[in-house]
Formats: sequence, structure tokens, C-alpha cells
Amino acid sequence: MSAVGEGDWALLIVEGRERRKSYVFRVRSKASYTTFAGSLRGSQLVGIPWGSRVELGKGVAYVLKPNLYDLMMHVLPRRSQVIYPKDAGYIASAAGLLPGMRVLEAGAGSGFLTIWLAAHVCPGGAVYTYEVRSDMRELAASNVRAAGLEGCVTIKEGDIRKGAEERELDAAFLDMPDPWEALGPIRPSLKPSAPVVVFTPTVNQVIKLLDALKSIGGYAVQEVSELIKREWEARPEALRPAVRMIGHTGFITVLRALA
Ligand SMILES: C[S@@+](CC[C@H](N)C(=O)[O-])C[C@H]1O[C@@H](n2cnc3c(N)ncnc32)[C@H](O)[C@@H]1O
Repeated sequence: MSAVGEGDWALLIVEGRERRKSYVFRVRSKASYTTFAGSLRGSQLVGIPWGSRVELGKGVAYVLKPNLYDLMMHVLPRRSQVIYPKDAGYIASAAGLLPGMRVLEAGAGSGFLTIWLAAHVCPGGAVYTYEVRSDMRELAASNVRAAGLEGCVTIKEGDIRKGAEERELDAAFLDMPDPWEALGPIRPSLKPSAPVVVFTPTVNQVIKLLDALKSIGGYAVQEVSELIKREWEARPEALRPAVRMIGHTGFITVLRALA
């Protein structure tokens, strides 16, 4: 659709004199929306072309159609620590993901990494994700549906430390407290050379993982990384890093399955 419709999700980028902020909401003609630069009514939005500029009391709003990134960052509910786009993008790259690949994941959590993985391997591929908690399995399923990717994602309630049913998988992704407990059990599911990307919030877990690998065997360590994203205030007259940032998310360890 080229015009904003009743009930559509909208992304508003609001620019004031000294700041800029994004808002994502469903457009309702009878609602009104408050931003730091002034308010606007839903009736001002319904029917205008996407990409329109609307004047506010103390600034302007650009009315845009939100993409998957906008919906994930602003709308989809989360009840676990989720994998942020900066890490998800690198995780997918380090695993060499391509459409058509079949991959394993655990735990599904809020389904955020599941969605990024599905966005890479679909169409034609598949994400099999295991989650021990039924409430998290349901949340992940509902977020994957909201992203429109349910066709290529299978969410299973189960403990990945008991292994996975699938075979000949192209890659695996572990974001769970004790990933070293899953590495032996998932090995028969992976093609030799398949990347296994492990995400752990603490350095203690990385040490435990590297130590455990000595006795588990079956994998080569490819790399351990950490990614830091620093956002900047996009104001040409005062270009500088933003005062607040997400200082830490987690460590990314890339392993490769051996023959
Ligand atoms: C940090 S969350 C994962 C978040 C997810 N990567 C995301 O981006 O939304 C960790 C999840 O792993 C699940 N989990 C923990 N141990 C597990 C296991 N042995 N098998 C399957 N899931 C497990 C937890 O219930 C939790 O939902």
C-alpha cells in the first residue's frame, strides 16, 4: 500500500531542534499520539502517502512504513535477554548463512535470533529451534508469526542437551546458560565443517566453553569475538557520540564441526 491505512503499523521519525527520536505504533484514526516535539492525531495520518512529512508544534515527523528491524526493536515483546541486531548480523555472517540452509538453534527465548536466522535462510531453508520452557516457546512462536516467517521455522519444546532429531544441518546457534552441555549431543546433527556459533554474556562462560571443548572434542575453535556498537548524535552542527550506549551484550565463539 502506498498510503497509510487504518490499523497499519507506522514508524515516526521525529526531529526537534536538538534531538531525534523514533516511535512505532498502530495507526488509529481516533487516537492521538504524543511525541517530544508535539502531538498529532491518527486522522492526520490515515490516507497520507508513506514517506510524508508532518509539521509538529516543535519539530517535524516523517511518517514511514516500519520494517522488520523497527518492529523488533520497538514492538515485539521480549521476556528474555535477546540477541541484538549488531550481534545477529555478525552471527549470521560468521556462519556463512545463505537461503536454503537448514540450521539448528537453542534456546529460542523470545525468538529474536530465530527471526534473524530465518530471514537469512528463507526461502527454501529451515530453522529448527529448541526451547525448554513452554511459555518461551509460545512467545517465540508468536514473535516469529508476527515477523511473517512461521513457514520456515519449527519451534520444538525440548532440552537441546539431549540432542536434536534433525540431521545434516548446515549450522547451529546456541544462546543458553550452559552451551558446553549441548555440544556433544548436537554433533551428530551437523555436517562436518558446519559452524556452531555460541553466544554467552560472560567471559566465565567462554572460559568454561573453551576448557570443556578439550574433553568434548569434535570441534575446532575458529574465533572468539565481541562487538561494540557506538551510536552517534546525527547533528551536523554538533556531531558526537550519543551519551548513552549498550555497553555490553555478549561474546561470540565460533566453532566448526569436525569429521
Ligand atoms: C537468553 S534466552 C535466548 C534468547 C534468544 N536468543 C533471543 O534472541 O530471543 C535463553 C533461552 O534458552 C532456554 N534454554 C536454556 N537451557 C536450554 C536447553 N537446555 N535447551 C533448550 N532451551 C534452553 C531458556 O529457557 C531461554 O528461553
